[in-house]
Amino acid sequence: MTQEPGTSAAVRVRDLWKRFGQQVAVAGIDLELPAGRFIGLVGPNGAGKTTTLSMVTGLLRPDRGSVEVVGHDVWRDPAAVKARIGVLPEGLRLFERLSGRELLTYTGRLRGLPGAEVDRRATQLLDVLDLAGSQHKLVVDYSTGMRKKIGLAAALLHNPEVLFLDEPFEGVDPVSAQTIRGVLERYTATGGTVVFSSHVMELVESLCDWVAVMAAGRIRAHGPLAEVRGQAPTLQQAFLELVGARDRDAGAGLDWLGGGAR
Ligand SMILES: Nc1ncnc2c1ncn2[C@@H]1O[C@H](COP(=O)(O)OP(=O)(O)OP(=O)(O)O)[C@@H](O)[C@H]1O
Repeated sequence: MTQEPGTSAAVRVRDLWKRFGQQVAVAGIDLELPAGRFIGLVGPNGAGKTTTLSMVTGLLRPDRGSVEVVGHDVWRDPAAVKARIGVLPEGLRLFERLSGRELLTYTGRLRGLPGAEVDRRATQLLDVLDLAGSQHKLVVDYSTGMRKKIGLAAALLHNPEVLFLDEPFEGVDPVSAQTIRGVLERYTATGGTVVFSSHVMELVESLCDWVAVMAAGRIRAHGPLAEVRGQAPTLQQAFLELVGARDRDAGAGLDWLGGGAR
């Protein structure tokens, strides 16, 4: 993990499609995500972010198209890809009856790491993520923020080359968000690539140096943050212009709504 940021692709997606019945969730995506960057995949609810990330990480088979992660085809060589990536999926399912520490031990052994190394890494991750005090608590008793943090620890344990995070800050309080952010910044500073999805533009703008904007199953813009933002004052403004929603009046039609008359 020593290459210069942006010199090679961490992810290459070509002509990716996914349909659920009549609903086209992903409508022909071509995308190259540079290595060593903090990358945000942004878009409104239903844009196709989760479906795209699921296909990129080998969790959902595309109808058409190909995905390469660090040079390996996700669907032809899934084991090579899964060894090199960490994933924090949406609706994270964890082994609820294990403690946080046991979950990391189990994950580390599944990843083929020696026991002593798993212990060493788990202790450090629990400490940095502020989970040391709850490491012997069962995961079922963890809060939303704690679940995200233990999920992140499990995704990082084998030191992946690329980390995929679906809405990692959703439902997380500001203190835990800051902790997660610190760990991710450290990971990218040492050459790791983070790809995370979010519909919170301010968050993406403050964290990412590279963004892909998605709407209605398509990529509307992608590139370095400053390039995608262009002349707009914020990414939010640029995004609204890109998806053509800037002049929509959200209150129109709600003539009965107001705190006064019933
Ligand atoms: N398993 C499924 N079955 C049917 N439709 C689905 C399924 N998964 C996703 N969809 C549909 O595909 C579209 C894209 O959904 P997706 O979850 O990928 O969007 P998203 O950008 O992640 O949205 P959000 O920000 O709300 O999580 C939506 O219209 C959704 O209803």
